[in-house]
Amino acid sequence: METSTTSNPNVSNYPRIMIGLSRGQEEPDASLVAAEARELGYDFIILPITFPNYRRFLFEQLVDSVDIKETKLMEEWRKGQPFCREDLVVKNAGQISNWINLDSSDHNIRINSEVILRQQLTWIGHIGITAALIPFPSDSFINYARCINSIFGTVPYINMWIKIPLVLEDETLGSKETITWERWNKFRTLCDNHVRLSIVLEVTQNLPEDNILDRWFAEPIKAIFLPTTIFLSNAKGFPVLSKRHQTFVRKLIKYKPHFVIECAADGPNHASGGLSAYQEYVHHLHRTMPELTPVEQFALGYHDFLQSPLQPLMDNLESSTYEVFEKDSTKYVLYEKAIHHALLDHNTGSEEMILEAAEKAQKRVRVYAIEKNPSAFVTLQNKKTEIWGDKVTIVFSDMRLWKAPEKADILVSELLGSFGDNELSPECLDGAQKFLKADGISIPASYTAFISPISSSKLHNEVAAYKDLAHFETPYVVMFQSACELAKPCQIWSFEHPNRNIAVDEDVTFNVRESGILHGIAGYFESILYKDIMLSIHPDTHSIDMLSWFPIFFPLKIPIYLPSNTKLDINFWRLTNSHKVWYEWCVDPSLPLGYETVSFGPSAIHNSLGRSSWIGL
Ligand SMILES: C[S@@+](CC[C@H](N)C(=O)[O-])C[C@H]1O[C@@H](n2cnc3c(N)ncnc32)[C@H](O)[C@@H]1O
Repeated sequence: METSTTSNPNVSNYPRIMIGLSRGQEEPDASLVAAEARELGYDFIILPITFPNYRRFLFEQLVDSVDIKETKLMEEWRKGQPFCREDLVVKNAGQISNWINLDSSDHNIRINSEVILRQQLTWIGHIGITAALIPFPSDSFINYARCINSIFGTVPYINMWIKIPLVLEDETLGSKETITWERWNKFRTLCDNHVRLSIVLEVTQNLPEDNILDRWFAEPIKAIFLPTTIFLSNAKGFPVLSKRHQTFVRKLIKYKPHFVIECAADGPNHASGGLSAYQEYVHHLHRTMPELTPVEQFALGYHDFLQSPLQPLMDNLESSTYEVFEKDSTKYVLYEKAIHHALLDHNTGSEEMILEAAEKAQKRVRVYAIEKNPSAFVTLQNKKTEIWGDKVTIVFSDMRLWKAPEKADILVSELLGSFGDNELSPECLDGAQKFLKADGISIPASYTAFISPISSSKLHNEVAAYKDLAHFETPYVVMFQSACELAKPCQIWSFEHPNRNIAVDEDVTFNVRESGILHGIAGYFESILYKDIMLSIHPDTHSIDMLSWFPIFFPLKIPIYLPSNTKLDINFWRLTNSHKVWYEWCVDPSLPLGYETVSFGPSAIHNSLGRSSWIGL
């Protein structure tokens, strides 16, 4: 089993949301505005760093010649020009002036803009504000990206939150719906996916299609801007959001961003409720979130948290891990149902679920419980003494080596991992098969692994933080949250028992409809326990309320940009030698060009020879 086997790192129900206020450029006194915002029920404010008059600096002729790279101005700046106190709105907090133009055709403006940007960000860094709001890139932004990238190197600790509208209302070229994501993607790529570069998403009046909206969930969103202009008025004149906006905002709440109400300097746009009505409405959406399902409740705090898959064969599990397993009644109910039906179907006869199923089926059974973990075997001894008595024979052995006194009609096992076979159920059951009768039944009867391409800059950054190759060639058990599936899962292989038939399709092709960044491969499984009794973590067929398994994630060392309509081949191999099993994987994207599809560069084959990750036999 593959789920949360460590103590929950960050448990909380839908956490309290922080709602801030942003009121444009003309702010006379930051502390007055802050006090007013607090009175209106807001948690924080966003203010420009400087007054509009500071813009004069943009047009100062400080450059002697456009050919001179090392300008006088830059020299001045390096000497450390302080701000004039009167220029600063925020003597203690901020937002970069949106009039700076780092890609202006005017060399002076470009240079001055860079100096202003550095000066503002240095100030923000100095006063300990950890994030600065930076403007959305215009259609040319290479120099802007260079400046931001270099500032990451010179202003330690500063985080940059780039403001991105969901839809560009006045765009004339290309698809309006995808252009802002494409621009963000290019910008962050130029900045080498810097971990201190995040997004402030501005919700617009028009919303893109759902699959385009979903793509944002794979991105590092820190805050959501809700301009007062996108609110409708209800019958009493109070601000409310349209149904589609409500659904999107509710979905966003699960990601715990800060919300910011963006209001024009001349006040609220709605007749009733004043400025506080907007934050009250967002709090209302938060309070009326649908109840968490048991799986969602269980998964709180584990979202996007990387865990190493269990190795129950090679390692001996701890008692706390078994306790986590036992919380999932759904799994045991499904197993009991499968055993019940198998007993009813079978002419003749391990643990509680078998006894209960046998009782229900009114069958006399002889049960052998086999366990190779010496400490878990003590628990079995306790159970035998206190509960089972003669009904169960307990055996301390590896099932692959046990010499059974008689052959069984039904062999029940639970050796499944998030990828189905990754806890070596096939190898163990292969070894145990010798003590199953020729017409015997195996529960589970089969299990199938599925994969899908996924985008998640968050998971990529988590893996990259380890700073070594091995971590990019290791699968992780993880409950996805900041992730977006780029195509629906497809099956790659199935194991059937007792005959151990294997159906393998190591090369699977996906059609990626919308452009996106491929960060890795998600893995799931479905298992047929007996006849129509199925156990699944596949997103489309997930067993209701089952907690035992989170998905598995196979990272890619280098993220790959996939344009829309990419044909993506994913190759997966399950390989083995005398002492271990391991997976290798690679991807090969291509685009249709005329009658052919032309590859634009495969990834490396990951985890060659199981050099970084493997499962011990
Ligand atoms: C995933 S746990 C399931 C435990 C329990 N059946 C349940 O569902 O809560 C798998 C158990 O099988 C044991 N196991 C794994 N491989 C085995 C083998 N080859 N022989 C005997 N026991 C094995 C492990 O020690 C572990 O206790």
